[in-house]
Amino acid sequence: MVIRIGTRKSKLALWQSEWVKLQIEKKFPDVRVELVKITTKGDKILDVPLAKIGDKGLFTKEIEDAMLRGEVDIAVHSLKDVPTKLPEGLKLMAFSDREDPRDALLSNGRYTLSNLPEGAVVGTSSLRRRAQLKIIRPDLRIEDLRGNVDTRIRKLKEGNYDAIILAAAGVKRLGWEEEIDEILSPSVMIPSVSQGILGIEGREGDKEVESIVREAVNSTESEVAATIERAFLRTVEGGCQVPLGCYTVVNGERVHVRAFISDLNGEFFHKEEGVFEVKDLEEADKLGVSVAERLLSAGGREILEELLRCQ
Ligand SMILES: NCc1[nH]cc(CCC(=O)O)c1CC(=O)O
Repeated sequence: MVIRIGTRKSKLALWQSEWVKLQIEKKFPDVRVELVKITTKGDKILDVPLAKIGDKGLFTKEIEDAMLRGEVDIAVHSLKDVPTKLPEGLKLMAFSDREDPRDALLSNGRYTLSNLPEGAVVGTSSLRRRAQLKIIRPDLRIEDLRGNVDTRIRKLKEGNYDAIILAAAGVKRLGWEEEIDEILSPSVMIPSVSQGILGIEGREGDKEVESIVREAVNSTESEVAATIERAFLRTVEGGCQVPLGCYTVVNGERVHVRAFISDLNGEFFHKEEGVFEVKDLEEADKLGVSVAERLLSAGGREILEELLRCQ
């Protein structure tokens, strides 16, 4: 049997797909796994800030089309880039162990968040990172930073920024861990929905592939966390345009959830945090919805309306 993985050509995407290939081949020596490289729209538009594009599925659509046409069987995504609504006929089949879910500060060995000089320039295009940085350090100048992980680190080294913020997961996977100057605690910087988790997408009804993929890579803890966090995102449905984060630590049936919604400068910042019990995925989904609803009634709804007006 052959399983074909449709993958973007970026170093991170290839690393992630190779990793899944390895896990499958370790568990199922009779299965051959092939990588098929596909270019997505997100790989072509490199000069526009992501928050301005606002196109969900920017990095996934071409691969999903290939899956639906039967040219590839599965896709390995950074789950945080995967929209909450998948195309008809496709589903998430498995969720990998979570790599470090936190954000990291890189500054060429010079700074941490608290000792960056007054008015320092910090690179990030993420509204979530920007809003949370503004709360701790309102003086910082936040500037756009796009490109894949290697490009962003190169731009830091070229001296364009005093520091940049990246997901620790991508930095570690690509071997840049020594460049990290500070790992930001989730109590200071709530991570993105599903940050650090790989999601394996495939065709609905493709039962044999699904059972192989689940057996090879699925983590129950990641599945619970992703279900809560993605239910939160689906309920808020702010896309890339709204600063929000949701992060869950799973400990058996006890889950610790942190979530926020804010305006662009972090002036109106609404946060929820609590420990809950969830027994199954259905309860996990309900919890994500209820955390989102509480934030929306606590002021999140006004923020959404305000932000959507400015489009
Ligand atoms: N937004 C792009 C993106 N998508 C996935 C990762 C790597 C981390 C992960 O797997 O969650 C990154 C880089 C980053 O945000 O720094």
